[in-house]
Amino acid sequence: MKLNFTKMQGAGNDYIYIDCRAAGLPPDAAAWAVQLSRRHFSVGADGVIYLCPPLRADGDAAMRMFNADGSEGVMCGNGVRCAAEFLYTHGVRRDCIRIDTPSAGQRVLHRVGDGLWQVEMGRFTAAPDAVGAVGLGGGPLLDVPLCAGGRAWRVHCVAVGNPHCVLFTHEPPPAGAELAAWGRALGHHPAFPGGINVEFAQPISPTGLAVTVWERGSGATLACGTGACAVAAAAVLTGRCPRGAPILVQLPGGTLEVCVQRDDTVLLTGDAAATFSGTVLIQPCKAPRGVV
Ligand SMILES: N[C@H](CCC[C@H](N)C(=O)O)C(=O)O
Repeated sequence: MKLNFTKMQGAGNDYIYIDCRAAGLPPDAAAWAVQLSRRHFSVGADGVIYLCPPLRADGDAAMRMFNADGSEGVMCGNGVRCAAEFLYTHGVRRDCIRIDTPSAGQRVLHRVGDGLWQVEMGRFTAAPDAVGAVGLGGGPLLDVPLCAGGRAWRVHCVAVGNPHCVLFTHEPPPAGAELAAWGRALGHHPAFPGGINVEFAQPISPTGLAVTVWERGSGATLACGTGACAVAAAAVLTGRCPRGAPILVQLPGGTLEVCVQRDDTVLLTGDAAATFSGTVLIQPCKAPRGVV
């Protein structure tokens, strides 16, 4: 069968967007994500985002995001901005757009420039499945000692919808094979039975961080919106960056602005752009993809 899609990116985090506002989520949503995300063999992307009918009376649409391996993410900071940009150009031409998610609630987005969106990402919390570590007052788990990939680390576990494991480095954050190896070792660590997204962050100024990302379900990506929020929250909680001021998170695919507010809610601002649209043939699913 043939499927219409739009490819979009936010800070280089690229997803395939499928408009299911009329028909609802297709039953093969996860299998399609595996097939369509495969670079060189199909459209290629970090995952697929389905735009579904809203879940709340005041919602403009709902969003379901699937990683490249078919696992479903709770939230997507870059994807939700692209979803708003998609809706803005497909029938919801308003500067304030509300997008529902099944388990992270409703996100409110404001159009603050041409292709530029600010999202209210909600409150950060403790990453839910860091086993054996105790959060401060139920909040994020800071300075957790962890051995992975033959090295001892101190990690900060913060959830912004999705769980993140943040590591601060003095050197430029790892890239290439090093990022893949350490990301995989930490992301699949037994302390995180549900898997975790991994961010390496180097403070480069009082309000600037250079960050690389390894995402559960997709591997190394050029950016991660919830990851940028988690890094900023960890930086504020450990005294590396100020609260209530814009923090610039420089990722391989672009820069995101994050503000950690007094009440622990986080604002995320960044680009969102369509790169191409097309029609793709869905093949009957055969070969499963390897674990990333
Ligand atoms: N890239 C996304 C997050 C994907 C989340 C996913 N990798 C997971 O937690 O399963 C972002 O911009 O927030």
